[in-house]
Amino acid sequence: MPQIELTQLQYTYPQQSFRLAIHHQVLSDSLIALVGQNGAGKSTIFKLLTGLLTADSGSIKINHQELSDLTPKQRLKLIGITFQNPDDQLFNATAQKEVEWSLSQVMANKQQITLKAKAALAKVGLEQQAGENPYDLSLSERKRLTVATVLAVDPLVYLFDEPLMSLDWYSKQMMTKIFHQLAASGHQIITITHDMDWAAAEFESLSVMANGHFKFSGTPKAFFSNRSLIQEVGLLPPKIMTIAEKLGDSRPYLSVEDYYRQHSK
Ligand SMILES: Nc1ncnc2c1ncn2[C@@H]1O[C@H](COP(=O)(O)OP(=O)(O)OP(=O)(O)O)[C@@H](O)[C@H]1O
Repeated sequence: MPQIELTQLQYTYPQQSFRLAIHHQVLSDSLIALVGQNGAGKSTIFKLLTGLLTADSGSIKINHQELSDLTPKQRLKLIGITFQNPDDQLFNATAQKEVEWSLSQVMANKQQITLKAKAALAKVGLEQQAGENPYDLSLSERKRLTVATVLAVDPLVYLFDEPLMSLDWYSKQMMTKIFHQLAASGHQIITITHDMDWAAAEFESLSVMANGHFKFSGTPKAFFSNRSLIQEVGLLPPKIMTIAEKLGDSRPYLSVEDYYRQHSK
């Protein structure tokens, strides 16, 4: 399983008061939800991991390899990202070309690129839209297209920034299934999300950020059992916990299924 190690990592945006400061943090679970209030520093971590930003100081290692020592190609094979807004990353004339462009950054064989791009589009249910301009696709389809661009390259670590935002129910189910499949096949998936219901129900672990620091890393059960920490970092528990609490039951529940399981024993 991939392991990311952040040590004495510091970053400050020019002329901004926000400061990211991480003493030592290891991310080693396969399915991690990165959560925290707006401005906590989640996207900044992603930008540092992908090399879009360079840390002021400190180290980022994946599987004991210093990221800054890698070539851009090595880095792309190791770590892939989709942005919150698909329009920030799509620029090719067709969906097929968009995925092929990503592949061309890491491989040269044109025939293989075409085949891999087709397969990745099929994985996200866009095989029929391969010839369409990304801007003629719905927002939900454009989000899925960005996922196809990373699936095609198949890095060891996948970073998804708000992957469910603006997705319809069908696409949400599809994404969740894809994430579980990736995790089961030895990849690491780190997902920024504000959807606590989804984070609690579907993720192996939560990494919680506040004010540029990591405040918690562990299982959703452990985090949602800690009411004072939930309040301190300004997050809401899953809705099922709020309902249970209103009924006088303050135990942590991660999903409706979890509630049902515990009450049908
Ligand atoms: N390019 C930038 N220039 C200056 N300041 C920035 C820039 N990008 C982010 N910031 C600031 O850095 C802080 C952390 O931002 P970041 O985007 O990492 O937070 P986040 O946890 O991802 O928030 P959100 O959930 O809203 O996406 C915020 O105060 C933000 O305003």
